[in-house]
Amino acid sequence: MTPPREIVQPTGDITAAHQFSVSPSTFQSPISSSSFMASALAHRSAPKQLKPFNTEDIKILLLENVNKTGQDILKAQGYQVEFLKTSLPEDQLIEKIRDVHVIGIRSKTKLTANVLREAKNLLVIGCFCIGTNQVDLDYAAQHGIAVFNSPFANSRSVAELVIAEIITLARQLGDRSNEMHRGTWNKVSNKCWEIRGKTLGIVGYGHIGSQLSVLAEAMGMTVIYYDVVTLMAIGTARQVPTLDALLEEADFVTLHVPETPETKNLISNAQFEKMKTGSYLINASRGTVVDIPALIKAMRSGKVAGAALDVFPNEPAANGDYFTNDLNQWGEDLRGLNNIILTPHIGGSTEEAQRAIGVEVAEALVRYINQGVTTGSVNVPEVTMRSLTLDEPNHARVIYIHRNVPGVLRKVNEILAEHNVDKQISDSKGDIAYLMADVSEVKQDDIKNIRDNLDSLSSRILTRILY
Ligand SMILES: NC(=O)c1ccc[n+]([C@@H]2O[C@H](COP(=O)([O-])OP(=O)(O)OC[C@H]3O[C@@H](n4cnc5c(N)ncnc54)[C@H](O)[C@@H]3O)[C@@H](O)[C@H]2O)c1
Ligand SMILES: O=C(O)CC[C@@H](O)C(=O)O
Repeated sequence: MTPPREIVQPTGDITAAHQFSVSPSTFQSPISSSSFMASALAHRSAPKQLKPFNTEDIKILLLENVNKTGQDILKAQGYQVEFLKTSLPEDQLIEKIRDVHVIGIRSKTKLTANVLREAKNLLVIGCFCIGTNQVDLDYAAQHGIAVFNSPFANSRSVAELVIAEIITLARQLGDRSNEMHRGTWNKVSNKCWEIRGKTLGIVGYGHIGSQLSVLAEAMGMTVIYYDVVTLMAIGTARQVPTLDALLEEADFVTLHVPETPETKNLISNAQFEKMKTGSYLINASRGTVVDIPALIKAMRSGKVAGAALDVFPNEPAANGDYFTNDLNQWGEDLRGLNNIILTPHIGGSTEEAQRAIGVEVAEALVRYINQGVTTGSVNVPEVTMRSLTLDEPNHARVIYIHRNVPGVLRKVNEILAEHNVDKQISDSKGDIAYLMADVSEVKQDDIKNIRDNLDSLSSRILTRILY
């Protein structure tokens, strides 16, 4: 069994907070501007901002150029925000993560068990993207670290990129453009096609796949899709029963599955064999989904007439001249192929998507830090509860993340029984459970006792008390 974590919070530790002589209602106030106080007085039942400690004690590390919208929301809370444009190699990441309560990343930063083991103060991870495969979600949950992402704010951007790529491949636009850049006029129509009437095969009919389905039909394409789940077809799209059935019928195959052990090399030699001669492959999902040496072989043989790759098994941590054989051993071979579009993982990289993701994830982080609400978390139970209000100055919110074993609720309620529990909610996900309870009329000493008693339970992973 994993030992419970001790969160070390500079002055934010509840024990330290307990030593403050201020009343909880003074201590919890996040914004001390007179306008805030005036409006709070005018609306006594406005939601109360809960804080476990002074906001400026919350340290946040944002990597990978997280959008300014997200930074601004976090800074407005008074948190200490450190911002870096790139991701960090493991040794530097470990050094930095030791100190922070929150980390914000995109797809490049690998938060493995090895890294998270050092993150003694970490409460929450924000993935400012869709994919969460870069985080060891299970390790995080087992240690009471919630993980949030943005499940669909960049879906439209990816779908639009794929539409552009379908036409670009069908018309060999990349090659023609490269030739013109080299001064060569090469006017050809051989093996250049309209996309109207062609069949698009979508593998993975989730947020992106289904959005793409709509756009492709509007362009006159026939859409078929394969998914491990039976899903409602949009428009006149048709679900096919197997991946092979899709590969045999599609003129364009596009991949929109997550990175999982099952999707590793989902498209390899056997699948290229099944594809129609002269068909096209697009991968804007994850680099591990396509066996690249097999793709190179299929393109050289003419089986595959073109490909667009936005994602790669190894991607550099920063922008620069890194797309070489040092990064991926087949890099040069790939670059030497005709009619192949290579892009640096920009499927979701539009102003619209990045701004929306910044807001969505930063707001989820603030809700979690300030109120303990886990709605939208991908690895811990989703729990929400009506906010405490300014009419309830001496209430405290108890959050107890624990192992989902028999008898815990009885023990927790024995501890809380001395107080009036206003409201309480509990839910579990696998072997992790999340309990939230609002207790009324508690004094600083009561808060310390509740925390000490909960901490002493063997089921405890993490206790937080917000007030
Ligand atoms: N290139 C980019 O910038 C970019 C941007 C966003 C997302 N992505 C990637 O795209 C992936 C898909 O995104 P989404 O939002 O559509 O995800 P989603 O979860 O909404 O949909 C994924 C679909 O794939 C299906 N699926 C899972 N395993 C499968 C398998 N083995 N075979 C067939 N179907 C399978 C699921 O049932 C689901 O319907 C993400 O996981 C992410 O890795 C890339
Ligand atoms: O912005 C990124 O780094 C990742 C984009 C995309 O792959 C996602 O998972 O949302």
